[in-house]
Amino acid sequence: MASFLSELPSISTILSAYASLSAAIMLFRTMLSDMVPSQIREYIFSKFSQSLSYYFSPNFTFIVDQNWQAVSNYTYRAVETYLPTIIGTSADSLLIGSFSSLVPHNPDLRIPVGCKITDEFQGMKLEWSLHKETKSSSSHWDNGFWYSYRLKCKKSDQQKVMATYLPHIYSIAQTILSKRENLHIHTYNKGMGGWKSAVFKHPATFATLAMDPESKSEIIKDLETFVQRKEFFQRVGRSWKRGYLLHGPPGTGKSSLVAAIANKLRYNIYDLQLQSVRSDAELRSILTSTTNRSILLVEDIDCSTKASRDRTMIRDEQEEDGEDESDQSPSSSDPGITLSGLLNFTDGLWSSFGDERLIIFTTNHKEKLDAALLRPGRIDRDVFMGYCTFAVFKQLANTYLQIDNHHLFDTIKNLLKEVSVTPAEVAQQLMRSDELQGILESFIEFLKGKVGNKIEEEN
Ligand SMILES: Nc1ncnc2c1ncn2[C@@H]1O[C@H](COP(=O)(O)OP(=O)(O)OP(=O)(O)O)[C@@H](O)[C@H]1O
Repeated sequence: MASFLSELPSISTILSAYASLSAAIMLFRTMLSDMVPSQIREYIFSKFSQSLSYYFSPNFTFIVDQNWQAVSNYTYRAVETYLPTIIGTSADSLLIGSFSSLVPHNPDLRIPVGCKITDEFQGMKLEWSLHKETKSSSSHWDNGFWYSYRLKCKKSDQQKVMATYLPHIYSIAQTILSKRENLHIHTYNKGMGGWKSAVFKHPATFATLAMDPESKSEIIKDLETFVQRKEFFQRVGRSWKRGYLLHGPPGTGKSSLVAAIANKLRYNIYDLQLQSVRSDAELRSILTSTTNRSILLVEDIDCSTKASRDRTMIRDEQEEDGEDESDQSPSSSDPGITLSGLLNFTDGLWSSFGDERLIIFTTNHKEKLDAALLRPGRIDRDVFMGYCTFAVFKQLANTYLQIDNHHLFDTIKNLLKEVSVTPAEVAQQLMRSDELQGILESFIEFLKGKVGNKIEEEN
């Protein structure tokens, strides 16, 4: 015992060691303050405290930002869709809203910023919250802020959340989104800060759309094959998208076909007026802010921009107008999108992100489009919507008058062979009254009037 006590350092030795250590720490702190800039010091301290909190905090946080690498984040969308399904008693406030005036119906639910929602899954306790983050510098098409969801779980559950909870959220969100009640149509408006959305409630379906029966069933088959071919597109190394060109005279049903496709696939529509886009860079930003399972619609592509139009035609027009062909500068009437910008947008690198996307161009003048735009791979399906044939008339008669046959049909069939009448004109005639015989007779008069006009024009 005595020998053990004799081996212990004396009080004076301990005090002098403490004094030396304190002096060394003081010296180190002074050197750190004098020699290391404050930003680096703060960085070191923050890293140090992060490491400490990692080892001592029992929780782990997943952050789900609105965008992922500049593209709309599908995980964010899945969480946004999933959370309203688990709102029970855990929330103390909720956002509710509605697009419809019909009663009764269920309002849409969202969680407000700051609200906490708890969830339980396979024995794990999970806590969600929504945050609004602000950007130091905002670009021209965003609002200077974005949202993120945070998921707090136990650190020991981190792997299990990734392996089982997140797939569970994706699967529930996918089921909800695929039979989503309200479709939306988004219109790009630069002045209003980007895409603006409204509920899309167009009644057109493939049942009400009158067109050549063979083309109609080919389109339906094409769409059904497209949505089922995720693995195929991955295997062959192509992006999961499809390009359609709908062309034909005004009033032949191009917009109605777009609506029928959206209603069938339950895809939202992004309606893009190329005239409002001023540069290729802006086009790229617009494109990357759209979501999967959607239709990007570019109507009247021949009028939208010179970039889409046949270069030989532009040259001829410029020669007639006395313009210099080399002058490709954007003007107030023609935006600054180039043909290569447009092609990149249809099948180049910009188009290769995202899944399940249709790009639909419509035009009344296919002959005005540049051949490069029409090449296979860019346009996968070319759909001509023509004037009303007898087969198309019969479908319209079925929809509007609920008849399959009538003794006046033969007269109508012969007249339709002689004149060009659009399905829109026919639909208008068939809506005029409820009296069947009268409607068909006045429709025949209408067609005869067109035949008379045609003969007059020819003479
Ligand atoms: N093929 C059709 N089947 C059923 N209804 C049609 C068809 N074509 C036109 N209609 C009717 O005419 C209206 C106008 O047609 P729609 O806007 O689809 O034609 P469009 O070809 O897109 O015309 P535009 O080139 O002027 O945009 C539709 O709302 C619909 O009621």
